[in-house]
Amino acid sequence: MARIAIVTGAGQGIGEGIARQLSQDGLTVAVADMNEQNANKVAEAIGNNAKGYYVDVSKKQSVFDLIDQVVADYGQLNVLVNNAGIAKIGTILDVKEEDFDQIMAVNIKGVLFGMQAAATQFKKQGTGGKIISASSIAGHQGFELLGPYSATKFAVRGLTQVAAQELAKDKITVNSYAPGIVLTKMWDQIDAEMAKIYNVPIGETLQKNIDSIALGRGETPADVANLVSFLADPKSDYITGQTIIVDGGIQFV
Ligand SMILES: NC(=O)C1=CN([C@@H]2O[C@H](COP(=O)(O)OP(=O)(O)OC[C@H]3O[C@@H](n4cnc5c(N)ncnc54)[C@H](O)[C@@H]3O)[C@@H](O)[C@H]2O)C=CC1
Ligand SMILES: CC(=O)C(C)=O
Repeated sequence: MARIAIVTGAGQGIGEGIARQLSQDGLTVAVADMNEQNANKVAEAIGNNAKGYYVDVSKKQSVFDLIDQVVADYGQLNVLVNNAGIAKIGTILDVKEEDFDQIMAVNIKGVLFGMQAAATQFKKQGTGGKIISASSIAGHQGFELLGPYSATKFAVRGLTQVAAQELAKDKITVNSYAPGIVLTKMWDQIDAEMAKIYNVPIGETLQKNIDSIALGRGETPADVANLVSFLADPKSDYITGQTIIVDGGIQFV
C-alpha cells in the first residue's frame, strides 16, 4: 500500500511543488488548502489518487478534521507537511496587533496543531511517521520588514526541536525546511509591499535578494520539494529535530 502524505498550503507555490514531488515519489497525496478550488485543481493535475481537501490550519478543529477525513479516505497517514504560511510586511513600529495575531495563528499555531493531530494519528496506528514543517532563512536570521514573520519561523524551529525529542520514542521524526527566496506569489507580495516602503520600482527588491544567492538564481518550489522528498523518505530516518536550509547559498550556518 502506498504511503499517505498530507501537504497543507498545497493549492499553489511551494506546497504544490511538494505535493507533485511526493506523488512522483510514489506517495498518495492529500492536497490541503484554505483555497479548496486550488487544492482540487492541483489534486486533479497530479492524478495518482491525489485528492483535494479544505483546511484552515489556524483552527485546531479544522486540522484534526482534515486528518480524520484523510484517514477515513485512505486508511492511514504516514507523512504530514505543515507548509501553509502567510507573510506580513512592514516595520516593527507599524505592526498591527490583528496582523500579528493572524500570522501567529497561521504560521505557529498551524504547525503546532498539525504536529498534535499527526502525532495522535501516528501513535494510534503504531507505525511512526514523519512531520515536516516550513521554516525559512528568516527563521535563522531576522529578515528586515518581516518582523513577526521571522518570529514565526524561529518558532517553527523551536517546536521542531521539542517535538522531535518528545516523539522519538514513537518512531516519529520531526524536521523542518528553511527555503530562501522562492519565486512564488508570496515573494510577489513581499516585493510589491517592500517596493512601496523603500520607494523603489517593483522587482528591484526581489532582484537584490536574488543577487545575494551564491548559486545565482531564484529558488523554485521544486528546489524545496527535493529536500522535502528526502525528509519524507525512509532514507532520512536517522535525522530528527533539524531545520535544514535550502537557499542556494545565502546563509552559511
Ligand atoms: N516564498 C518564499 O520565498 C518562502 C516561503 N517560505 C514558506 O513556505 C511556505 C509556502 O510559501 P509559498 O508557497 O511561497 O506561499 P504562497 O503564498 O504562494 O502559498 C501559500 C498557500 O498557503 C495557503 N494558506 C494560507 N493560509 C492558510 C491557512 N490558514 N490554512 C490553509 N492554507 C492556507 C494559501 O491559500 C496558499 O495556497 C510558507 O510557510 C512560507 O512561509 C519559507 C521561505 C521562503
Ligand atoms: C518569504 C521568506 O521566508 C523569505 C525569507 O523570503
